[in-house]
Amino acid sequence: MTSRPETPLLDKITKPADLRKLEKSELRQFADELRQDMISAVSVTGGHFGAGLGVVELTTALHYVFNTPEDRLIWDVGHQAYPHKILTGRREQMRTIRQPKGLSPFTKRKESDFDPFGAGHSSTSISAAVGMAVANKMDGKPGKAIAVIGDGSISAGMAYEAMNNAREAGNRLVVILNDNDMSIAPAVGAMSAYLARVHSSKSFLSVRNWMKKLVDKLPRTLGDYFRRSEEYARGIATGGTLFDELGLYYVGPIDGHNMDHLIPILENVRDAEDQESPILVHVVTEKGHGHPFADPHQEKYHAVAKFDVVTGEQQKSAPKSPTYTNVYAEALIQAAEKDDKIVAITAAMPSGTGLDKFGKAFPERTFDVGIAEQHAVTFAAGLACEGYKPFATIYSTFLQRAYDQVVHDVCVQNLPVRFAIDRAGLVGADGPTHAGSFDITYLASLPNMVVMAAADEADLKHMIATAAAYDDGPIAVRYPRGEGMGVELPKEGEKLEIGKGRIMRKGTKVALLSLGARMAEALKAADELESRGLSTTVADARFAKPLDTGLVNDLALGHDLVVTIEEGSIGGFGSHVSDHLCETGLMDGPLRLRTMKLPDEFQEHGKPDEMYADAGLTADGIVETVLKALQRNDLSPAADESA
Ligand SMILES: Cc1ncc(C[n+]2csc(CCOP(=O)(O)OP(=O)(O)O)c2C)c(N)n1
Ligand SMILES: CC(=O)[C@@H](O)[C@H](O)COP(=O)(O)O
Ligand SMILES: [Mg+2]
Repeated sequence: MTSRPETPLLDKITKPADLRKLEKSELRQFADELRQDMISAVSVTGGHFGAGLGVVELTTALHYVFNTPEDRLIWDVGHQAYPHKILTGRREQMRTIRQPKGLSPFTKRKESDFDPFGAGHSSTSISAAVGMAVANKMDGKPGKAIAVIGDGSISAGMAYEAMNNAREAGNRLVVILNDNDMSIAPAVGAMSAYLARVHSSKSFLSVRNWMKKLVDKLPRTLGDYFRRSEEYARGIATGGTLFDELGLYYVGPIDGHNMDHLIPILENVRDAEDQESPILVHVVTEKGHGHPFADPHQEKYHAVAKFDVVTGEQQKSAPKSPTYTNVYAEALIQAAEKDDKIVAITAAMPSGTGLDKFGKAFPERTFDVGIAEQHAVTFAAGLACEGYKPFATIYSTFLQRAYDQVVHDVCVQNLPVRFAIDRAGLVGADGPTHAGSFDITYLASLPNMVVMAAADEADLKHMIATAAAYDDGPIAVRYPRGEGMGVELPKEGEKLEIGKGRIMRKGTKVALLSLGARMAEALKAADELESRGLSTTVADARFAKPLDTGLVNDLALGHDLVVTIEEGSIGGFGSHVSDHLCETGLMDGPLRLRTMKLPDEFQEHGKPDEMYADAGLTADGIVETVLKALQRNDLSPAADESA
């Protein structure tokens, strides 16, 4: 007779309180089940993969040892929080992650009490944890704040600003440094090298070693007692680290996949009441751990498409046209072949920005500065001071972090830094933290700045050629995530006249003035409007700044209605056009103006097409706006031309 298989432990655990009832000896099995569950969920949805697999044991141990959610557990970035979500009551919803109306790709306060701080951008966890720990201290509450930050994310300046201030939090603050020797790409820079040295110069900390280190901190009499013990005699010497110098009590390195080490050491950290300073626990893990196909050293497992759990094969649909990112890389390589002053900078996103390709062509002229957008921009400014032509290639959303550097270091000094802004507009599954909604608004408001937006991939090539040739000050070109429109690409980009748009088709009644990649929708809308008897001009502004005032005036004078269209927030291109028309008095007459833009709210993650439809930024939405503005809802596609 065969015995019935036992119910998996995971099925009995719906929250961390259930987990804490398990025997320590059961935690290994639990972690294995948790890993399998995460793999199964991501195989259905796709999403961030390697980082979550690497912290399965750590997630289990942290929730087992600490009293979450009263103890605040903060995951930096939040892309590794999939096992945390499964363990904190969201297991049933895991197959909705990153899907419209589904679970968020990152941690989110609204989603769970176990997510005390929302994220998506990196390197915020220690600051938030210091804030929470200090609040607890001031309120006399016992709770701890635990920040889990990766070796990549700890390279950002913000993490050091937080550590510099961490003593305020005392022992209520615990920092877990999750060191897997990878960012999205292989980790770079001196901090990464330092961590590797710490890791290789010390053997993994066992409970016995930990005891020795703790004993050194104890009052003399108590310490002497322990020092005589055999445990102490067998312990290894642990030296000071950079973190000790910064005032965090360093513990580690610890094998982050060994539950027998993790649990007792974290228990000691939790109970180290004599320890007055914050504690930093250095945990060494492997990205993609425990999955047969997720090679920890290959960044392609950072995030994956849906895949077959048996073969590991990912379901990627064949691209119809080249991505904007690839067109950018190709255009920049072409420009750099002719101009040896062109250099390129990425902040930890070489493959995402296409600079991995540029790096292959020009290794000496490519700089990955790590997650350090602020430094990337001022570094570019320094290069520009010395006659180089830096392309600071940064996603729209991450450039937000370097705004003061853009203003103070670049624009005020009018330095010719080129900003290649990838992922401009909505990005879809990564949601509001990653949407590139604001760059037109925040860049076009700056004196000296030139802001271009590509309507399609061919125009992107022209804009890169334009940026390469432009040496009079800062210049930015924005382009969306994903594939281009499928238009024919010129062999080489041509330099555009700064501040000049173009007419795509000519009409007399309605003018659609598009900036950027909604052009295809504007053209479709024009067809539809023509079929309803409304003669429609479509213009491509190309530049948000300087505004092509000649073009705007012509459109205003020659049409009843001007509609601006952009993939950006309020305060952007439409506001500049509106300002101009008001200031010149062109709005004082019968002209009507409508500005189509993203809604003034953070749109939840979803599919970009649906999100643009929700925002009204589709052909249908444009037609609707026009008919409403002209109060001509009576016009049907077959209506009279003379209307
Ligand atoms: C400010 C900012 N810049 C860039 C990114 C893109 N990004 C997301 S995860 C990641 C790598 C983080 O590496 P690490 O902290 O070591 O975590 P791991 O993925 O290795 O677990 C990067 C660069 C980001 N989220 N935020
Ligand atoms: C978590 C994070 O910030 C990145 O992993 C991001 O999700 C990458 O986005 P792309 O897929 O658009 O490169
Ligand atoms: Mg890492």
